Amino acid sequence: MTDSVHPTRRHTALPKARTLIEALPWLTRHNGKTVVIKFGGNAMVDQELKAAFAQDVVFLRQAGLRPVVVHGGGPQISAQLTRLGLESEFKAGLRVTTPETMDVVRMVLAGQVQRELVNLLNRHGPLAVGMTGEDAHLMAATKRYARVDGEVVDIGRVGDIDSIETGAVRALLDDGRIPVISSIARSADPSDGEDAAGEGGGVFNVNADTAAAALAAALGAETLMVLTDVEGLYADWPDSDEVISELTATELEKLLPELASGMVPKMEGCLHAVRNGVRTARVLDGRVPHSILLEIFTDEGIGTMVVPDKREGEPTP
Ligand SMILES: Nc1ncnc2c1ncn2[C@@H]1O[C@H](COP(=O)(O)OP(=O)(O)O)[C@@H](O)[C@H]1O
Ligand SMILES: CC(=O)N[C@@H](CCC(=O)OP(=O)(O)O)C(=O)O
Repeated sequence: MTDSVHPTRRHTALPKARTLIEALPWLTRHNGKTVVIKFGGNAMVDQELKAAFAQDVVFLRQAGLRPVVVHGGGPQISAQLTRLGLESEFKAGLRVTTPETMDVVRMVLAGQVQRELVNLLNRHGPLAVGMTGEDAHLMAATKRYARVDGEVVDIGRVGDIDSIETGAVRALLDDGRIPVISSIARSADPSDGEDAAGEGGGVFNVNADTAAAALAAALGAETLMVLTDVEGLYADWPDSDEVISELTATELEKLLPELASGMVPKMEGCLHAVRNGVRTARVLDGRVPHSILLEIFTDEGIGTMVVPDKREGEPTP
């Protein structure tokens, strides 16, 4: 029998097979690798995008990667403060956090935003487990001050990561779970919060970009992905929409003093990550559906990628 008598049947699903096969080199490269994904408050306000985000994260997990989600919730915290008749004040991009504000931050991040993400992920199976940096001593922080016009200002219970104990997160990953982490840390000072009032004491509000970057470094993650509401790092923001597609740690360090508030913790975080063992740190447009899959499984690199300074003879990540 020849092909001309019995031609191969036309399978309409063939393009799908091709698409899957195109992802094979990336699947091989990323198998077993840890990816820390920071999901930002501003990329988190659209229901469809949130559902697509959850699908992407579960896809990574089912494709053999070890995804960890660290989430923000700035807009959601501000909305709740407004409902309670409290003010939102930011200094150098950080929320001024009174003991009263701290209670709201904790309630919104751990009780609302984290719960919603966990439930979205768990539509796909018993995968996600929520925790805050307080759980199992995951994150300890010390008080952080802001610098405004060269002056050091007290912004209350805002913390900077002091140390990370990754044991609980690693155990969850080994068990095939997806940790979903709120950026609240316990105080590194054991006597903190033991005063008479104890209000807001014992815990710190940590910027979620800072927390994600510190965790990526502590886990020795392959990649840090920061999803936000712009295409990436603009070269000349707000005057131009030219996105910097790739830059080295040293190039980023030179740019940092020129950056405006929202981007500062993100790019500082990316720099910290690649200087501490993370292979690539990326800022992605969370408004693009499935931006995570596009970034990991295609060569259509979107957003901005920060890489460590190249050493002689080293291949590009
Ligand atoms: N150079 C820059 N490139 C891109 N965005 C910038 C830049 N400088 C400042 N921004 C601002 O940073 C914002 C992102 O930070 P933020 O609002 O804190 O995001 P998220 O809620 O996702 O954490 C952008 O929407 C933009 O307004
Ligand atoms: C100290 C500080 O500013 N903490 C942030 C924590 C949440 C966060 O970082 O959320 P986004 O990623 O959505 O901005 C805040 O209180 O808004």
